Amino acid sequence: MSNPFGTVPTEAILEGDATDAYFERTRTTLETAGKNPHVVAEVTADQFPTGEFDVLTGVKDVATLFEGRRVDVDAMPDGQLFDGGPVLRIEGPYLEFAELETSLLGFLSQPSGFATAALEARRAAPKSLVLSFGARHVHPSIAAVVERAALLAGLDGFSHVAAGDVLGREAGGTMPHALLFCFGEGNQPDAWDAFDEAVPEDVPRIALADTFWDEVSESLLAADTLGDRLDGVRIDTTSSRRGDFRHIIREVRWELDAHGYEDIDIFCSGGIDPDAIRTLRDVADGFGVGSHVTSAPSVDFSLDIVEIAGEPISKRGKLSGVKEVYRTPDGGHHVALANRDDPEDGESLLEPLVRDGEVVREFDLEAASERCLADAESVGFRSD
Ligand SMILES: O=P(O)(O)OC[C@H]1C[C@H](OP(=O)(O)OP(=O)(O)O)[C@H](O)[C@@H]1O
Repeated sequence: MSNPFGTVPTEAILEGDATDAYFERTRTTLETAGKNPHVVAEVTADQFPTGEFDVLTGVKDVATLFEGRRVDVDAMPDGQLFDGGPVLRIEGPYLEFAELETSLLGFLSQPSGFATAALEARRAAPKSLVLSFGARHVHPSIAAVVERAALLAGLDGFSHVAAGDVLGREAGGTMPHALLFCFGEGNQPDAWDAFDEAVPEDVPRIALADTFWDEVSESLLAADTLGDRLDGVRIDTTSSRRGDFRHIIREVRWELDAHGYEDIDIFCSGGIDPDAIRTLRDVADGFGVGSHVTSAPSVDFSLDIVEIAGEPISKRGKLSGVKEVYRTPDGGHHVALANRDDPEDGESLLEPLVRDGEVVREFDLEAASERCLADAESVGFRSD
């Protein structure tokens, strides 16, 4: 079978078949009526700046989607924080891109939600190790989308191997409870020893220390077992036993130190969200974040025609006319009609992405991540 998991193939996305049926009917109708007006359409989440910022990502996929279409596209850079006004603008004959609307919005909405949630985790503990562990919560075909969004938002790494192949980055992690089960209760030291024997030297030795017994008992046993070969312990206490998780982690830290294991780090996972990170960041050294990122709401983007044949147009509730989003000298954002040449307007955030079907932008994930983190700082993104 060419498509055993029944996912929408790449060809369908590129050819415009990954679309809502009514766009095909719109094409049929407009072609029959001999209409194909020159339009400007804008992708927007909020019409006016809200002061609540999200992270834009997915721009590279949109560029790929529009390559070869006789339109011009401008967009904010990948990793840009935004809180209102258009993040992307398309100009050209409407039927050049009508069916692409569905995929265009999908490429931006869900990944931008992932990246925004990952940035919340990043900003909760800027100095801690924070890894993306949520691939198990999404359809495997989009695991690389999750992990890329996590890296864009400044997370330090991720767990999904195939995503790493796509992104050109090594996946990482610790060890699953399944490994401890396979050695059995009472044989945790054998499991940790076997792991240390078997895996490559460059893999951190982080022993999962919460499977059968108390977190303190297993952490000390792991330290006694591996000694200076142990880099850290992972505490993933199941919710039914979690109680005062901060106290548990402080106790583990206390007892490791009391027994001479000051250099052994403590890594927390399991339902970890930004609030948990803020609560634990002074007693734990690193975090694995999963469902906080993968269950993030998609950013509710819509595509609206705002000009037809040079005349402003909009539906009720939306703003007509071609707009720009400017970063004002105070770091805020300002939405205004484009081409006003008002010196008050500041720096325009939408830049050329596609010109007459040719992609005119390079994409660099590191640079996008630096932009994202710098923007987060300048707008005070959800800092505690
Ligand atoms: O989605 P989150 O709740 O933030 O957590 C994702 C973490 C927690 C989970 O632990 P388990 O479910 O115990 O799985 P395992 O036994 O494989 O560690 C697994 O280790 C993932 O990496």
